[in-house]
Amino acid sequence: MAEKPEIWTIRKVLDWTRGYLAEKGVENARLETEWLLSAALGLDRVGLYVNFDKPLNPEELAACRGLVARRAKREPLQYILGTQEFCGLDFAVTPAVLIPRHDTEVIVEEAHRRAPHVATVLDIGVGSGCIAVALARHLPHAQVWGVEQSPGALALAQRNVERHGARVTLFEGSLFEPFGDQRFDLIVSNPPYIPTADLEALQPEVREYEPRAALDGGADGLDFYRLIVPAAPAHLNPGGWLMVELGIGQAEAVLGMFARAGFSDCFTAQDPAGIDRVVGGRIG
Ligand SMILES: C[S@@+](CC[C@H](N)C(=O)[O-])C[C@H]1O[C@@H](n2cnc3c(N)ncnc32)[C@H](O)[C@@H]1O
Repeated sequence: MAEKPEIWTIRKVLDWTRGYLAEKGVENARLETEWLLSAALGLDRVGLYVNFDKPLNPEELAACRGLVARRAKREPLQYILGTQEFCGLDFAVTPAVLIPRHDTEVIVEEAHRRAPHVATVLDIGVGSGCIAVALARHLPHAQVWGVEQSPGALALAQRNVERHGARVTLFEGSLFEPFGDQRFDLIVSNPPYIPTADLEALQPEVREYEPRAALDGGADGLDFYRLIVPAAPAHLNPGGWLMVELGIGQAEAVLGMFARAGFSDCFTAQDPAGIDRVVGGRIG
C-alpha cells in the first residue's frame, strides 16, 4: 500500500517552525514564526489562528520554507519582511540600511520636546530616513535636510520620504560637506558608534547582515562625535540645537566634547532601559 503523504496544517507548521527557530538561537521564536508565516501565506496573525487546521498546499509550504530558512540563518526579520515601524510610521528596510531601533525614538522625542518650533533641521547619516521623516512629521514648521554617504541607503531613504510625503530633501555626501556655510536650527545624528573591536561580538543578525558603515565608530566608537560636535556650531543658527544618539557608556565623553565646542543647556536623555541614549545642547 502507498504511504499517505504527510499533511502539514498551519498549526503543525507553526509548532514545527517555532521549535526550529528557537533551536537556531532566534529570540521570540513564537512571535517571529507568526510574522513569517503570515507573510508567506498572505494572512494576518488572526488569519493564521482561524485557519489553524487548514492543510497547506505545496506552493504555500514552499513559501513558508523559503522565509523560515532565511531566518534560521539569522537574517533579521525586518529584512525578510522588508519593513520596520518607527515612531508609529512604517519604513521600508533593506540590507542597505540599519534597521531603525526603538531606542532611536528618544532623539525624535527630545527634538519635539525641546525644539518644537524649529524651521530648519539637518539629519546626518539618514540611513532608512526614519529620523528625518519622523521629525518632518512631528515638527510642523520644519523643513528637513538629510545627508548620507551610502548611495544604496540614500535611494531607500528617498523611497521612505515619498511613502510618507515628508518635507525632507536628501543629499549624497559626507557629514556637512554638501551644505557649504548653510546653517540650521537643529542638527540631529545617530552616527555609527560601535567600537571596532566590539563588532565581532554582536549578535549574528547585526554582525553579518547590517551595513558595517552604519555601525563602526572607530577604535573607541567616538570618531563621528569628534567630527560632528566641533564642526556643528558653524552650521547652527544662534540658539540652535545639536542632538546626537550614542551607545552605552559614551555620554560622559560626548558631553565633554559639547562643552569644549561651546554648547550650553547640555542634557542627556535616557532610553526606556534607563541608558543614556541622547546628548544634546544649544549654541548661544
Ligand atoms: C547608525 S546609522 C543611522 C541610520 C538612521 N539615521 C537611523 O537612525 O536608523 C548611521 C548612518 O550614517 C551613515 N554614514 C556613515 N558615515 C557617514 C558620513 N561620513 N556622512 C554621512 N553619512 C554617513 C551610514 O551609512 C548609516 O546610514
